[in-house]
Amino acid sequence: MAKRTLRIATRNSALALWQAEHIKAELERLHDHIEVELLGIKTQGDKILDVPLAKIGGKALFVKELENAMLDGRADLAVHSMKDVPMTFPEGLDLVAICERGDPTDAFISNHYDTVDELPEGAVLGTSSMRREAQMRAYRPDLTVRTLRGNVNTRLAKLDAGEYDAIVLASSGLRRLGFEERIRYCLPDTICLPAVGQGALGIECRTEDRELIDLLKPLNHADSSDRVHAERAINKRLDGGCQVPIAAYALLEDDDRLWLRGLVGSVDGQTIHRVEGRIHRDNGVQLGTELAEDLLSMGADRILADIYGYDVH
Ligand SMILES: NCc1[nH]cc(CCC(=O)O)c1CC(=O)O
Repeated sequence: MAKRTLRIATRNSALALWQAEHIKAELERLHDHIEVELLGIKTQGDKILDVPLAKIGGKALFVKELENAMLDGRADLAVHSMKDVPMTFPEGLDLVAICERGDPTDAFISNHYDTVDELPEGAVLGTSSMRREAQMRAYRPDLTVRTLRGNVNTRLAKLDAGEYDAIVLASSGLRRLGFEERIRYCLPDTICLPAVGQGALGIECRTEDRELIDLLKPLNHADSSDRVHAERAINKRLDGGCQVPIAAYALLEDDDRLWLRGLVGSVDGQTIHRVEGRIHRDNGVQLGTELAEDLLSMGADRILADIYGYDVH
């Protein structure tokens, strides 16, 4: 086969670069005839660091400029943290592989306390995620939650500067960047159910690029893909496009059964609507959609309408 150079569009954050380098190495290991280059792109989301994400248009801000680079041919593919991938794709682009999932949990990080339970009354917890805030406040209503933005390094530096007693970050991001030793413990999913797709990488490319789609096929991990697609069905039905207090987590069990749990919480932690169900792994998307309907009829519709400023039908 003719030698082909592939370009990965990537943000310039340490985590995005690690992820792009990881997929570059995988692709070059799998295919002798290809060479992979990275194209660094500064997105709107990287430029505006002082405002909570939800206020400036959510995670789509990080993805749009990468998508434009693929659409106009400057790049061939983009590597995403699945939890940042919007539910819909522009005409001409699609998600073509979900790679083997890493640690899906949220990590508790603190310089003084080993667990959430050890935090003193009224302790200050840093997170800008509505999903983490809702669940942590439901578990510990006395905590004070303060905004925490920036990339992983910045967030750890803010903890070290004494602005917070503890912070919560994705375990996988910390592991990828070599900060594993900062993790005091991984929060159990009974306290903090992960975000849709957390810990998994996904690859997006042009739908017309059949040759590339074939090259990417071996990177798709069937178990991870079935789990993440079921989780995404919940988010999709709930219109969870940008930052939302929605969690969904799927596990595979014996006999190809998929166990899916989901929740929607009010950011103050006063209300958490929880659902779960089991189905054959081939039908995870159907289950996700049904569980999302259940959430809406339990009252999640009101919580989401308050956040979105419109009703989910
Ligand atoms: N929200 C940003 C983001 N997007 C993906 C990860 C970590 C990697 C992953 O979840 O796959 C993080 C950092 C975090 O939430 O702490």
